[in-house]
Amino acid sequence: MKPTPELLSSILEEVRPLIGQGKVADYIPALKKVPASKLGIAVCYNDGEIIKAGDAEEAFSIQSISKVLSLTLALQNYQPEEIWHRVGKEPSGQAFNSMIQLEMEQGIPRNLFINAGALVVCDMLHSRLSAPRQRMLEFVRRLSGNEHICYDKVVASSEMDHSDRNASIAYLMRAFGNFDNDVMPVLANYFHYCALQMSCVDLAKTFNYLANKGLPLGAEKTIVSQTQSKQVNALLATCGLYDGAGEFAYRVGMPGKSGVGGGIIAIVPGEMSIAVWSPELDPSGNSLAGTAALELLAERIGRSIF
Ligand SMILES: NC(=O)CC[C@H](N)C(=O)O
Repeated sequence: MKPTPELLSSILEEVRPLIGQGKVADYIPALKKVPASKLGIAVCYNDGEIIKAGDAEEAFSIQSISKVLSLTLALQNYQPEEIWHRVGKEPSGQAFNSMIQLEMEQGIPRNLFINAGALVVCDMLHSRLSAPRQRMLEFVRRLSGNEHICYDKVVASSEMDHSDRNASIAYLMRAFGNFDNDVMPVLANYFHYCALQMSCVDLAKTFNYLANKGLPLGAEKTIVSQTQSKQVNALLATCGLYDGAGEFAYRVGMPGKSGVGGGIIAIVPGEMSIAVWSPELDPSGNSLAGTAALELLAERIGRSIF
């Protein structure tokens, strides 16, 4: 069954009472100012049809959802083996900003979607792209069809001011020989990527290539191969929700990626990309009401990759 705007609205109303049970991220001071009452959802079909409800057009900080975009840029600029000898493909079972495994596993992050893994990817982009920030901006503007997407400079500099943990992760990897560039400029790029301001509609459109074998909305050429698109979805399904990946697979049953801004993207391969937003997070750092909305949607439209 195809979701209607009425179905999406009724799902949002069903999950709205959950607001109050989670916690808006406050370790990035600029994020804690976002009203917890925001709630939005957008679905983008592979033919470009958009169905949306709630605050679906309001831009928010995409945070770790950007890790999928930086991976996609890396796949375009590196051979797969160059990436996979620096970062793993296994779920971490640890918090997204944990350092414990990194020390035990000689500076090789478990996967690309925890902070350590994304920092390695940003290090690689820094080595090979002349203007990594500008390239990312052009890339998301093209994928979303929205020329107005920008970095939120306040969020980026707020994170830079509170970057001790991410800087420590990067320096630890550098000590193990798994970080080539100076830490600070790479961190600054990473924080800018996290500070991209996008709406649910922008996100659903942007990530439609993962539902359509690597082909972005309205494009004639793929940006990753069909095989790579399948591989990214596999990594999202196993690692995209940090130590909540198993719970998300169980409840929602779709490849997904969350960010501490409260956004989650989810993919139904061959059919549609979905984005939800609700700023309060569960203890794993995933949107609490957003996950519940995706769970209800998956159930109502009868979709799951399992
Ligand atoms: N899970 C997230 O969204 C974390 C991203 C955040 N910018 C950080 O590095 O801590």
